[in-house]
Amino acid sequence: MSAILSEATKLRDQIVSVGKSLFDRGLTFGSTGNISARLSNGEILMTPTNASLGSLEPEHLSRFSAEGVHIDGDKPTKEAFLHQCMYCQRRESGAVVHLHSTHSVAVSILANIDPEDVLPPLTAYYVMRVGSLPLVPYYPPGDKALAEAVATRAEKSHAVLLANHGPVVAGKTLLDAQYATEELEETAKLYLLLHGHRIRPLTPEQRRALR
Ligand SMILES: O=C(CO)COP(=O)(O)O
Ligand SMILES: [Zn+2]
Repeated sequence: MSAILSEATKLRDQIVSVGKSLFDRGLTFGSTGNISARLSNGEILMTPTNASLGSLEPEHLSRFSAEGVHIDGDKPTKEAFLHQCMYCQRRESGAVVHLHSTHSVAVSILANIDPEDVLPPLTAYYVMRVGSLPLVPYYPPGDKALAEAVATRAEKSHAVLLANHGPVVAGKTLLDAQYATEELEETAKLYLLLHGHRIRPLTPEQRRALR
C-alpha cells in the first residue's frame, strides 16, 4: 500500500514537472494539451480540464480507477476517453501526452498529406521515437468519435496526429511519451522549413536498420 502511495506521489510530481517544462518551452499554451500516466495498479492520473500545463498542482490531478471510473481530484480533461482508448489499445503504455504544439498542428492542417503516415523519415531520432504517424480525421475536441477514431489507429502506432488539432503520443513511461512528442514537433518544424527544397529522407533500408 505505501509502495503504491509513494509511486503515486512521484508520478504526480513528474506530471507537474513535465507539464511545466512543456509549457515553459512553448510546446503548448493557454489551457491546451493534457497528460496522463498509469500506475502499476492500473489507476490512471490525468490533468484536469481547463488547466494550464504550466501550473498544475499534484493534489488536483484527476484519478481514475483501473476500470475507468473517475475516483477523485478535479474534473478530468475532456479528452479523458481518448487517453483511455490509447491505454486500451496499447497495454504496455504507461503515459499519454497530447499537445497543441505549433508545428505539429501546422502539419495537421496541410492539404495532400499522407493520412497513413504524415511525415517522411527525415532523421534517425524521428524513426526511433515516433516511427509512423497516422492522421486522425477532424472531430471536435472531447468528441467521443474522436477518441474512437484514435483507437482504430493506435493499435498500429503509438503516435497519431489529430487533423487541425495536434499530436497524441503514448509511451512506456512519461519521459518516453514526452521525448517522442518533442521529436515529433521538431520533425514537423524541419518538414515545414524544408518546404520547397528537394529532400533526401532516410531510405527504407536505413529506416529498417533503426528498428
Ligand atoms: O487540448 C485540449 C482539448 O483537446 C484541452 O482540453 P482540456 O482542458 O479539457 O484538457
Ligand atoms: Zn487538444
